[in-house]
Amino acid sequence: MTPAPALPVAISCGEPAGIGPEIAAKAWAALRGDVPLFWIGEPAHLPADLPFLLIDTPAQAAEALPRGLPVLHHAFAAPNTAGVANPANARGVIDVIARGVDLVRTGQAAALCTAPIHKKALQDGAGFAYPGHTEYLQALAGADRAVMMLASEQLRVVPTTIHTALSDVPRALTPALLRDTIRITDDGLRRQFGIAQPRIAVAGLNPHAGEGGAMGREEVDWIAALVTEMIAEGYDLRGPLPADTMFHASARMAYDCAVCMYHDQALIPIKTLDFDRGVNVTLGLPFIRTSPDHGTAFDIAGTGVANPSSMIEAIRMAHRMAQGTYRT
Ligand SMILES: NC(=O)C1=CN([C@@H]2O[C@H](COP(=O)(O)OP(=O)(O)OC[C@H]3O[C@@H](n4cnc5c(N)ncnc54)[C@H](O)[C@@H]3O)[C@@H](O)[C@H]2O)C=CC1
Ligand SMILES: NCC(=O)COP(=O)(O)O
Repeated sequence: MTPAPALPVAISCGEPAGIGPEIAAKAWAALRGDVPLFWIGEPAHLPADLPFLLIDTPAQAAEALPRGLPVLHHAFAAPNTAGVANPANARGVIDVIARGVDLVRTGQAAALCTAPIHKKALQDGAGFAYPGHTEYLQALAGADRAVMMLASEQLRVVPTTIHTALSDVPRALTPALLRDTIRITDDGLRRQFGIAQPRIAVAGLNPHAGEGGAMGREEVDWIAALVTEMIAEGYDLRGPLPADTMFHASARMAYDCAVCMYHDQALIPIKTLDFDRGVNVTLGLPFIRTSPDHGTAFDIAGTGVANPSSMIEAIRMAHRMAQGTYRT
């Protein structure tokens, strides 16, 4: 019997004034022989020389794929200018993400890969109440907690607080939040990354992980105790570790993922090591979602120079996770 064709990966268009349409077009050219996919958005936003085919349903994507980017049309309210977000298009950007989620949850697509959004443009243009996809997808899924992971061949990182202003981090960082983050990370490493016994490093919050209380008290007051408690429950943890010395090459050999305390503590090391190939994957959702690690890059939008590697990795990872064949 011929096996059923793999479901396609849905790609949300992201901010049309950014590089999202261009990297989706380049990803199609690179992946059309390997990965079933389709794009949701307004075809007028795609590069002018790109062959595309309008489809009515994701089931038509496989047939269209060799000839052009399969496009599920989503109408946008206003014209698009590269590099300048149009507030009138913010609603369309948000609705495309929700449409992609719906297609995955109704079994029409295998996974969602999101092109970058401009958070401020969505806030200003449509009162978007979420600081990023992660929090929006958590709400759409009705999940208790979604966790952001950035993954590359060299490193995986998770920020415990995500899009939180630095001055709010100490208040937002609680034992319950860190416990949940470690639990969801451990589960995601097992189920989505195929790691049987995940080793997780937990970063400290303060310089030198607090230096025994001399440079901050969170580590001695509760982070170390939580790590010890969770080790006793069977988690393979180490920490709290000083963040400045846990990312060099030999230190990285000791763990499968670093759980960090805030956004930049986690994202600076991975974007420095692997900006072109890092993938953002959301853990804790009832469906698969990946994204490139970079943003909308307004400064180069419309120039044709955007590097599609991170987008390609993100689509490939989503496809392999959906097939159950993603192994690190
Ligand atoms: N998943 C998402 O939706 C993400 C959205 N963002 C959003 O993107 C917007 C812009 O953020 P920035 O901090 O400026 O970061 P950015 O990643 O958009 O740009 C930073 C620098 O990297 C360059 N760059 C980024 N991607 C590139 C690519 N594929 N090829 C070549 N050069 C590339 C840009 O030209 C720029 O010089 C913000 O609104 C931010 O919140 C940022 C990260 C992820
Ligand atoms: N810096 C990563 C980032 O902002 C991506 O956030 P999200 O939109 O994936 O939640």
